[in-house]
Amino acid sequence: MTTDAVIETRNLTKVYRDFWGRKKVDALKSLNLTVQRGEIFGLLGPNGSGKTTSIKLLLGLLFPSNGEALVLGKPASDVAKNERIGYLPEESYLYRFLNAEETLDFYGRLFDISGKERRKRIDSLIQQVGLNRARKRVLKEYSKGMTRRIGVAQALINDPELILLDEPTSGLDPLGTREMKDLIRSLRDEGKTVVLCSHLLADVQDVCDRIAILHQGELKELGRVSDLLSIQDMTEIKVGGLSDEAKEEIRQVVARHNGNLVSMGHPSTTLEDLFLKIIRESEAHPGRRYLPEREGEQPTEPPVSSN
Ligand SMILES: Nc1ncnc2c1ncn2[C@@H]1O[C@H](COP(=O)(O)OP(=O)(O)OP(=O)(O)O)[C@@H](O)[C@H]1O
Repeated sequence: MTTDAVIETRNLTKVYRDFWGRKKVDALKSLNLTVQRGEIFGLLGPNGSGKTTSIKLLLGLLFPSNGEALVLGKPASDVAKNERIGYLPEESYLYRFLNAEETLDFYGRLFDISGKERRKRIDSLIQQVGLNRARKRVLKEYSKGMTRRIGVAQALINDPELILLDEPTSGLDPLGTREMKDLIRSLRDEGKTVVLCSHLLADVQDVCDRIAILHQGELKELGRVSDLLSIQDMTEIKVGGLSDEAKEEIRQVVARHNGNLVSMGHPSTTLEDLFLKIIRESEAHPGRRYLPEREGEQPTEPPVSSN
């Protein structure tokens, strides 16, 4: 295992077989990849491409048909290493009649964390995942997004070095998604390693340092997000305050150098940023509203009542 590798797989392969030992599915074919300490690594791929199978192999919940995986310097089959790992499964199976505090206390006890330390961690995790107002409510009353949050808190109760998150943002609204992404980044800033699977590509793009793309059990792409997304033969220039004459001059310069002016206009923000801005403004100025006939203009303040 290389010095700072937290996960290293060599020809990791999984074939699911039926009761008679006949091959049913080649779920993972000779996967070779390394995840370094302190990075956020995204495992992407369409449904059935082998993401969950990979995670279960890393946790030692499945045995490989071939190849091997080292996790935190130990063979994946050594389940004792799982004490240093946090895992958020695609669907959390939590006790519906416990509240948030009781749930985290239950899992804290499983890890033999002392009472004092448990209380400290529970308090800080509940704050971190934004469940403070719902800490005494039983989980059966939780929305999908709230259930996801308590699932993440549960995955972090043992203060893990490596965190495996299967669809961490599914079911979260844009505010919750932003908070979850901030939380994932803060885990990396604390030196932890995060591996996440997600279908929500915008979230992955935002938060991951490197990604692997699987398809039908095969690794199809691997690299830094910034490298994979950069378009090498395009040049982007963003300039503020240009006059129409200056823009025209730029067009002429591009033409003189046989360049192909693909677009020149106003860059756009992301839908996520726009959405968050509107919600924050609405919280700051309750009552302001958008009038459809004034499309493109600023929202108006409500009329001031005279009585
Ligand atoms: N217990 C099992 N028995 C037989 N086949 C299985 C089993 N679990 C998964 N598979 C098959 O293995 C392949 C990979 O499944 P896996 O759950 O790893 O995919 P995934 O990428 O996580 O998909 P999704 O995005 O839908 O969660 C699929 O064809 C799936 O049907």
